[in-house]
Order: sequence, then structure tokens, then C-alpha cells
Amino acid sequence: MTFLSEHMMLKSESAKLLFHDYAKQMPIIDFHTHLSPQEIAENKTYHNITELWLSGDHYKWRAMRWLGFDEKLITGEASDKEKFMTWAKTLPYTMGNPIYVWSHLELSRYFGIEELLTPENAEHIWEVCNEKLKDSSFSTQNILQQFNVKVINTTDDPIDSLNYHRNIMEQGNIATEVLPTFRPDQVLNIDQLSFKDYIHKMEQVTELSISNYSDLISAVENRIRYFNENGCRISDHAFTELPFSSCTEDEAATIFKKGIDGQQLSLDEIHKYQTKTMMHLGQIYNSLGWTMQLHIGAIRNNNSRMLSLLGKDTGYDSILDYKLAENLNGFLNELDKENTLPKTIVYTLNAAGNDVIASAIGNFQSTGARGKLQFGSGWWFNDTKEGMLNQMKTLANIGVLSTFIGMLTDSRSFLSFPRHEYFRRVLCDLFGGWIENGELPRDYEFIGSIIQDISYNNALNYFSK
Ligand SMILES: O=C[C@H](O)[C@@H](O)[C@@H](O)[C@H](O)C(=O)O
Repeated sequence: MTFLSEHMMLKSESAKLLFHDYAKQMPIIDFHTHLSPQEIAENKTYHNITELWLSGDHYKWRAMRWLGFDEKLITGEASDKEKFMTWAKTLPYTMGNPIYVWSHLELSRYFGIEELLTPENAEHIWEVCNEKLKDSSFSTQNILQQFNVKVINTTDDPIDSLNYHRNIMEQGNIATEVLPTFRPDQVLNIDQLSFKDYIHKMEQVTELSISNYSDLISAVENRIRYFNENGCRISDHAFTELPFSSCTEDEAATIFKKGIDGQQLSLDEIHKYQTKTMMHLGQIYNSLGWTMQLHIGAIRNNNSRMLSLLGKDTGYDSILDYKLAENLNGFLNELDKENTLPKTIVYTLNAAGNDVIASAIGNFQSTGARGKLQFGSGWWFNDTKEGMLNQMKTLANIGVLSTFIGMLTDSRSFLSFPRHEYFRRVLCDLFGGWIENGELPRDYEFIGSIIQDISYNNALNYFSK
């Protein structure tokens, strides 16, 4: 097999058939991204390939740092062309990391460039890409259309005005639905110095005074309803460890007051506050038919020198080792016992949590949705062939893989959509291998329908309920 051939990663005839006849043509629902709604509303075009490809992508930044390049050439004051040249010097040495395949897929699928990017041809590729970028087919809206992206979900703070999402809806002629995601991390992070200021901003945005815990919940509910009116149906929460510590309303009120007064909180108080608040949120999400996403296990901003230079989400986060089973089960149970558990997707950054999650969610499956509780696809450091396979095999072994809602890019770049192709190849190779082994019947029609469900239909049904 040659590099990036049409059968890339498809080791068996069954895998090829499943990919080419069933998976490839399915549209995309990209239900967790960090794409900018402003860039979509304004139908942005890009001056050069660096702006589109390298400017927000901390995966690529990490690779360049790994090779020892100066930060100036990565995120610093070097010109866009110098940054591209640095990337061209880096990419050949990333073989084995999915970024090598993704980047070449991106050059191929967007720009029709089939050559390997190297320092020798970088100048030429820079010119070719920049020339192509002048064409309106490279505007954000046209890229979404070209990749058959039916829906994307952005990631938005509760106090966001959602003006760009509204504007996109008002334009009325954009083929892709661009929906917000409610991400209230700052409401939960009572231990952070910025908490008080954030609550103050929430007061301004909602025009509600927040002098106690129940005011806070009312204000947050007000924002949830606002998001709901603007098409939001998904929330997202980032946790280092998933907190779970039973907490009464009175306790939460006392802890909230201490937090607002800037008093020191114990770890248990923080967890109690977060648990109680998540219970309120879960209940509201459930009443609106929303889905709650839990992203667990990232230890963030570990390099304080670089945090002070570049800020967060710049490539200094990594995998946390943490305890999960008791908290996850306790947390899901607390909502379930009141019958207020919303549809929930649990992601782990530490693959050691895979078995725990796949087995825990099985305790809470029930009516409301097929695969109401989801084990989220390989996330971030697991967004690799092995990571995807591990996640899917675990789900297959312990749960019901056919209900899986599949892949998302989690991306900050409009060039990332071929990651869905990469995922689908991995998916088809997995099922194809099982067919060839005699572990599954050679029923291409039925298995093809499962492939199409995991590629698209399951997400469509899951989020439209
Ligand atoms: O794929 C990596 C991502 O962009 C990563 O930066 C996000 O998943 C982020 O952790 C988040 O908080 O949502």
C-alpha cells in the first residue's frame, strides 16, 4: 500500500468495502469544536496557509517545540512564512504521530497537494496554497459545505452574547448549522481568583443580582434558557478529576458565600460546591433535553513560565492520573435517582479510565435515547489510531459499540475535517478485521448500516431528540 492511497489503513477487503461503500459519503456532525463563530459569520478567508493551519493549533506547536525550535518561530514574532518553513522542517520528523498523516491528508484533501511537505519544497507549497486560498471556495462557510458538515458545535462561555451565532442564523443561507455549546467552567471554578469578577459579569449580562447561591442558580438558568433559545442543546464541562461529594443546599450556600468573599476553601468544600452545582445544571439540561459532556482528566497549564508568556490552551496541558469509578458512579447515580440524568457523554484523557467509563455508563442506560450515556471518542492525546481503537474496542467489549455517536474534531482549525475520514478508516478497519476473522458475519449491508450510524446517523438522532 502506498502512502495516503485510497485504501490507507484499510487492511482487508471487508474494511475497504465498508469504507468506500458506506462510511466515506456520510455527512459530518462535528459536535465538539473550538472553531470561531465569528469567522463563520464573517465568512472569513485567509491570507496565507499559516493563518489557517498553524495559528491556533497547539498540537503542531508542541511538535515544533519538541524539535527544539525557538518559540519566536512557532507563536512569536517571526513572519507567517518563517513559521510555515519551521513547520515544514518539523513535519517529516513527526512520522508515527497522527499529525503526520492528518497534515498530509489536509494538504491533499483541501489543496490537492499530494507531495510530502519538506524543507525543500516548502517554498513552492507555500506559494501554491496561498494562491489557492484567494479562491472563495476557501472561505469558512464554503469549507464547511465542501466537507459536507451538517452541524458544528462551538464552545461558548455562559456570558457570551452569542451574537455571531444569531447572525449566522439570520443570514439564513449558510448550509451548516452552527450551534453554541454551554461551557460553564467559570461558574464551577469557585477556587479561582477570577470567580468573584466572573459572577459580577454574570450579574451584568443577566441583569439579575447574585447575592446568594440560589440567585446564582437562577442566573445560570437564565443563561441556559438564553442559549437554548439560540439553538444550544449541548453543555460541556472540563474537570481535572470528576468531583463528587454530597452537599446540601445550605452547605452550597455557605461555600458560595465564602468563595465570593475570597475566603480559603478546602478541597472538600470545592468538590461539594461543584457537585451540588452540577446537580442543578444536570437537572436543567435534562428538562430541556440537552446533552451534558464531561471532559475529565486534563492537567492544565503545567508550564508556568510559558503560561505567563502565552496564556492557556497553548500546548502545555497533559494527562492526569486520577481516581474515577466511585465519583463517576456516584455522580451519575445522584442525578439518576431523582430521574434528572440528562443524556451524557463522558470523555477521559487518561486511557486508564476507559474500562471504568464503559462499564459505569452501562449502569445508567435507560429510555430516552439509544446509548443515552455515551463513552466519548478518543480525546486529544487519545485522538490517535491506537486511542480511537482502544476506546472503540473497550466500548464493544463492555457495552454496545453500535450505539456510539462517533467522532468529533475538537479542533481550532477549519482544516481539520479530514480527521473524520481518518476516524472512519480506523472504524472500518476494525469491523473489517472482525469480519475477516470470522468474528462477525459477512453481512455488509447490516454492518454497513452500523458504520453509517457511527459515522453520522447516531449523532443526528442523539442530538435531535
Ligand atoms: O484537542 C485538543 C483540544 O483543542 C483541547 O485544547 C480542548 O479539548 C480543550 O481541552 C478543551 O478544554 O475543550
